[in-house]
Amino acid sequence: MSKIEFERVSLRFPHSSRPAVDECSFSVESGQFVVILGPSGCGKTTLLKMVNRLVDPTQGQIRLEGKDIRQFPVTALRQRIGYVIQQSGLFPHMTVAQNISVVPRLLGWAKERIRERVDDLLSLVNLPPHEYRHRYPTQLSGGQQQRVGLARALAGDPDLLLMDEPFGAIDAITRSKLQEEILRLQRQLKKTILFVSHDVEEALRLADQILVMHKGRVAQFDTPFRLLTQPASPFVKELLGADDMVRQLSVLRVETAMAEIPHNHTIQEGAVVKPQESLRRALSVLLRTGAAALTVWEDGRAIGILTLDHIRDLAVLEETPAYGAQGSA
Ligand SMILES: Nc1ncnc2c1ncn2[C@@H]1O[C@H](COP(=O)(O)OP(=O)(O)OP(=O)(O)O)[C@@H](O)[C@H]1O
Repeated sequence: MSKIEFERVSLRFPHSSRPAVDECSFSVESGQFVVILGPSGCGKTTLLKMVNRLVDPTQGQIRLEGKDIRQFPVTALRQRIGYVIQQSGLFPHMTVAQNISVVPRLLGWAKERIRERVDDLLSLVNLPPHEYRHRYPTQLSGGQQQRVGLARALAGDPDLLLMDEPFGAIDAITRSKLQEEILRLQRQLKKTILFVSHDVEEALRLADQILVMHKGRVAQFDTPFRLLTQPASPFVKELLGADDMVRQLSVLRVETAMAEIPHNHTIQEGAVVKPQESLRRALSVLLRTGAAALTVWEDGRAIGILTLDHIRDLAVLEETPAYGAQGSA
């Protein structure tokens, strides 16, 4: 069953000439990392805020695990959903530990359990607990504040995380480190994540699926690879910068382009890549080893293969810019 379903959801703010979100329909499976991507003002934040009912649609229905979200008491709904925003939203008068324990305290956990949880979460986001638990938000860098914001969002162990440009105000180096970490956490914790971004590279790097929005509507909902190889419209193609192949190769992960292992596949020594490595690295391994196919290897077993043809699919687009209806709304 889908984790989250939007069915013809619209929202028109009072006195606006057009809806901020316009007939959006899509569904997100459990454990998926979905990036909502689009230019400023296209409705990304509004769409996200509808999930935890900070705003309500004027039309349509949103379901969580098959149930209309209006049927949940709002506080119960929000306790199931972690929320991370750009300026961390930490309470300035509370220590890091107190900030992280807001939800566990609301849930009535025992003190000892809360203390353990805080320390576990700080370790999870790579902040040594003994060093950070007693600090106040002003005593943290922007990147550290975002880590604490993430720890706080994870505190009640929600299945679903909403992240609104969480790394938007962070310098490029810290940002790419945080991106790596959120991917690691996603693999480890298997949360469903809806992540708003207007940064195409961030979206390509992080997403299992990207929901491209344009003027309140879903322009296309698809995997990064498919968006690049089969953009549904000139808008999508232009937004993704689908012409810049070198850039795409360096941000797309091997797992987004790999294929199933054929029966006759043999593993060639040295011709092995990990699913999270970039296609650019895979290309260099292909060229260096001269292998017909790379084996994609994870947790001690082969999970897929990658050939030059798979990578070449990206290049084909440059010659034949045909717009498919794939996944578009
Ligand atoms: N509370 C509100 N009242 C009236 N209009 C609003 C309100 N919030 C958002 N809007 C309008 O709805 C539209 C979508 O806004 P939203 O913040 O969802 O866009 P966004 O894609 O997240 O933009 P950005 O990337 O700039 O944050 C915009 O035209 C905005 O002006």
